[in-house]
Amino acid sequence: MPYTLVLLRHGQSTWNEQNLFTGWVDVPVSALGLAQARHAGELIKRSARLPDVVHTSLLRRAIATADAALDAADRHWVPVRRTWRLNERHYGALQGLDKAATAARVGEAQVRVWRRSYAAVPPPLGEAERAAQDADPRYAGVETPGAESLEIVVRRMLPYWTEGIVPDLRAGRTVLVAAHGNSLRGLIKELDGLSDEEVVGLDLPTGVPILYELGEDMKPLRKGGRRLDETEG
Ligand SMILES: O=C(O)[C@@H](CO)OP(=O)(O)O
Repeated sequence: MPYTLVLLRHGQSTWNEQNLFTGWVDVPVSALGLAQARHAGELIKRSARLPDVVHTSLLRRAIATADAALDAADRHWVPVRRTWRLNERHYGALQGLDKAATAARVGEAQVRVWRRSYAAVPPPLGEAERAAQDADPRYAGVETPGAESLEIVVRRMLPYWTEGIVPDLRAGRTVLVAAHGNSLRGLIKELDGLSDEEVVGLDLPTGVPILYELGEDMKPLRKGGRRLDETEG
């Protein structure tokens, strides 16, 4: 029997809607995002891959998405684990800036590198914002980043994959991971064995569950998994 993993990028957030760099800023889902999350839950229910446990980041757009999706799937009662290690990639000083205005200022190519390359680290957060982030009780005891490349995200996420998520999978649980565009790109890069160049072209839609069946080696039986909205008209 393969192990079952469902990956879910949060539903559209208010800052996705406004086209702002978001990262660790804790913005809510939009009305559309909430509807996407509920629909994701219906797709999960229809697929009969009902989660036994959910893992989320510490950001409300992932938490609200998981809650709404699980509610729609009648799995609102399953155990929950949350970790900063599933947080979105930290966008540093870009957080809060308009993506189109930034591209007009520094060029499309630079923005593309910041957004999608594996190794580029955006300019870091200023000192005041860094201090505010470190004072946030949810990050007590965490050495928080001032900006992250996707490579750094993979490095901080993998220990949680191995020690937090894989044991649930090995115990035979269907696992839902509700997280973010870039943190999930990092996880998919590892699962699918994508090269640093291949991950540049990977973009995840908001609020669409992706089903992965994994073998004993915790590698996908089918590269890329399967989007649960694939069979919809
Ligand atoms: O702003 C962000 O944090 C992310 C996800 O919404 O954006 P991008 O897709 O540009 O990496």
